[in-house]
Amino acid sequence: MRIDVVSLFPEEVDRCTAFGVTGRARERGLLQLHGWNPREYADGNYRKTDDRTFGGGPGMVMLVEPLRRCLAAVRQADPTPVHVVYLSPQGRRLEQKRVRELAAMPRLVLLCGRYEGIDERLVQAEVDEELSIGDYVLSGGELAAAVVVDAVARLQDGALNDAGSAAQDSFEDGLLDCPHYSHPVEHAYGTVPEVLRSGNHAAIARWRRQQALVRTWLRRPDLLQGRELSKVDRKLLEEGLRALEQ
Ligand SMILES: NC(=O)c1ccc(NCc2ccccc2N2CCOCC2)nc1
Repeated sequence: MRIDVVSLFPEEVDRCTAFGVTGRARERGLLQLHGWNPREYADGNYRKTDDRTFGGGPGMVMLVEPLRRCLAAVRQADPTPVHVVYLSPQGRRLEQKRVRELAAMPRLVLLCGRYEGIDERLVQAEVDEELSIGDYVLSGGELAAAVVVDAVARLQDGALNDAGSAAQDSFEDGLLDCPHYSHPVEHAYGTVPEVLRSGNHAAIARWRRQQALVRTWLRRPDLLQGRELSKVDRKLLEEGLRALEQ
């Protein structure tokens, strides 16, 4: 998968994805990341990329023309058709389902706004999809772009080792993940639950599913809205909630 990032600070996204799973995906050629700076396509010796907003009011707006030229160069760099995503607080909320769809695309262009954002004419003419990573405001779209790069990189075939992909699946079915434990068994902070050391894989799977259901019910009931739980899951959840009351 190829991702082109258009940003006044392209190195910010590069640095956020240089380590761990994303770094390994890049080393393995599962993901190619290219940074582009619209300032290189701006006019004049100040290479202006922004200007005052029409209608008055505070803040500056990123100009159409440097971005148009930059995006033309991005398209020209590779024959693969692009899907242009603009990261902004006005975008549709990014969820794992959309991450999976983006991860399946051959090529993405991530457009990062700074100042008060980008001239709407560029957005209307060039952007395929406006996405928000959450209802909060960042000083620029770069960190949002890095989130998208991370989320799609780990879904590339070969990016995760087996355990990782297993963990991935458990979250995938729309529930929160269960708690995890490692050594030592006994610690001042508590003891590892007996069932996880029993070697009884059916009981372990049951316990993990029950924990995931109870956690989702208590922390993110919205994830269970409009979802028919199977009889087994309903029983597990009820039993798990009762156990909490004791
Ligand atoms: N939730 C998100 O995905 C998200 C994404 C970007 C972002 N900021 C860059 C930005 C991009 C587009 C428009 C405005 C802005 N902003 C620039 C700074 O001022 C506020 C508005 N913030 C949050």
